[in-house]
Amino acid sequence: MKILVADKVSPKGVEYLRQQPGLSVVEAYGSTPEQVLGLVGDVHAIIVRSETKITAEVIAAAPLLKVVGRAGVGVDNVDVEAATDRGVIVMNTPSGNTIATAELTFTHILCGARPVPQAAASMREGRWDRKNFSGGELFRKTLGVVGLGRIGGEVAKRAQAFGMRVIAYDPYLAPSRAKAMQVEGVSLDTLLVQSDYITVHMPLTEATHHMIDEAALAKCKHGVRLFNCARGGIIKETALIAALQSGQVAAAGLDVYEDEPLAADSPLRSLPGLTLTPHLGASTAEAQESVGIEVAEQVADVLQGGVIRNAVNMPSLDAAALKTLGPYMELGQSLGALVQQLGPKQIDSLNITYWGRVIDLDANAITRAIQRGFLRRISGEAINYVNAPVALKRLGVQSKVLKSTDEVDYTELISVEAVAPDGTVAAAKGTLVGKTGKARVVEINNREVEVEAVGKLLIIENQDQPGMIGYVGNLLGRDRVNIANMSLSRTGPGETALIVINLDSEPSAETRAELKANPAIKMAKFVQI
Ligand SMILES: NC(=O)C1=CN([C@@H]2O[C@H](COP(=O)(O)OP(=O)(O)OC[C@H]3O[C@@H](n4cnc5c(N)ncnc54)[C@H](O)[C@@H]3O)[C@@H](O)[C@H]2O)C=CC1
Ligand SMILES: O=C(O)CCC(=O)C(=O)O
Repeated sequence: MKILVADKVSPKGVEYLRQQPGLSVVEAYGSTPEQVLGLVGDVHAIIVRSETKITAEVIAAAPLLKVVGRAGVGVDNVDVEAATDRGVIVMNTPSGNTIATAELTFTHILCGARPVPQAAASMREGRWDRKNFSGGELFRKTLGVVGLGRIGGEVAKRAQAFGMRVIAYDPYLAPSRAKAMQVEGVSLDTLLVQSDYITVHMPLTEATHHMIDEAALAKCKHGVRLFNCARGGIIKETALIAALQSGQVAAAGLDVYEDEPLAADSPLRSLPGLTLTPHLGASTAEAQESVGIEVAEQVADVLQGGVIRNAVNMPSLDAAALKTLGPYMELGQSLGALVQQLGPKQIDSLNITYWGRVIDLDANAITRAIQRGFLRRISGEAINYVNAPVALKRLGVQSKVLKSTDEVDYTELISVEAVAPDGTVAAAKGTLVGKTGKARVVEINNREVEVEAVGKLLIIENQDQPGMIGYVGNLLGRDRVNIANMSLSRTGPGETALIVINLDSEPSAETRAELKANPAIKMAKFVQI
């Protein structure tokens, strides 16, 4: 399998890939978008840093592509939606450059307090100016951290070491985590009003775009100092320029920009209180080695064994998770395939319920396996754990997932129901039994059964009358189809009964037609799960 390394990553990472049996590497740095399109036709993986754009067009031009690995955090240069649609995993290396970026942020904060870059530039010009470059102290000042994640958290620690009071705004952070970091969680408005220094550390999203704009800056203390080493566009550049010119912002530091690379004639370049770096957050030898090796290992793991770590468009499945979740995912896939073949073609919702031990597991991965099983016969092999949820949504099928604590007869149970617009339901329940965790279907359409949740099944609903089992057995025997296991279920004498048979091979079309033509048989379905 071929891996295109499109941006320069650590040579150690590339070397790791070269040493893996069955993998070959093409290094092509600084390629134009047209050249990238020409290179991806036969690749199974692409590794990028932040320069190369993996657009929908690139993904469409790469029919074998399984995974895009980003040596870094932000995946803004990858069209994740297009990748997800195609079932391509997008993974990043979320922690390898945390310290490097936190340290660069702190360098900016220090340069905001003491104008070191400006003083250094004046020395180069041959001056000895001790009047114009005095600054302030960080000690006892308040630092407002917006986004208290990995990098924000490390910046907070460093600020505390400098004797700063640290407050933070992060709507998704559990209050206990802020408390553990001895950081005061506050509202955005409080942070803006109380901070002497503000630093932002979130991804660029609809909610964070221009979060720090004219209105936000007007709420700040006069002479506030502002820093962005996260993503351009979180701080509105035109608002920052105006605030630096008016003195509302005394100093600022930027590593990232609304448009990168920053235009040579950008007005940002000529503001005296502003220190600029060209997106250098992750540019340390240590961080690059770390993310380069991590991304290489992660991509090789996907190509070689299906182990998925740090995927941004599906749950991570490392070897330990796969060991635990694998049997449930297989059971889920079988149940999904079973209700799809059992039920009406058109459905408007796929309802999944989990009971017992399974509730404590990563149900997201099991849900995707059920959805994949359901879609496989409809959409073929192109459906995988990555694109199953979007493919289902595209069909107009709602996915409902419930975790129930109600008592059931099994220590763990998964139920899948396909509900048609007219209310018709096809339903199956399954569990794992015994020490080895064998997958069993234990209910079909509300009838208790017990059959292996794998292979070929014949499901017959018939009048509960003498001779039916013999009739079915004879018919299959005549067709040379061996019965591996059989389960019977009935609601009561004289009503309908359900016969579910594990078969070793597929019955012929004639046998199936004969079964369907029998007036005592209401339904006869052969399903492959
Ligand atoms: N300058 C550079 O070279 C680098 C930049 N980065 C960027 O730094 C940013 C942070 O990275 P990490 O700390 O690793 O990410 P993270 O995912 O650990 O932390 C992000 C935090 O932002 C919070 N958040 C999300 N939306 C928010 C909102 N609307 N308001 C406030 N908080 C919000 C999240 O709850 C989370 O705690 C990312 O944008 C990443 O791309 C990362 C590495 C290098
Ligand atoms: O690879 C780089 O230098 C950019 C790092 C970055 O911005 C990120 O990891 O989000």
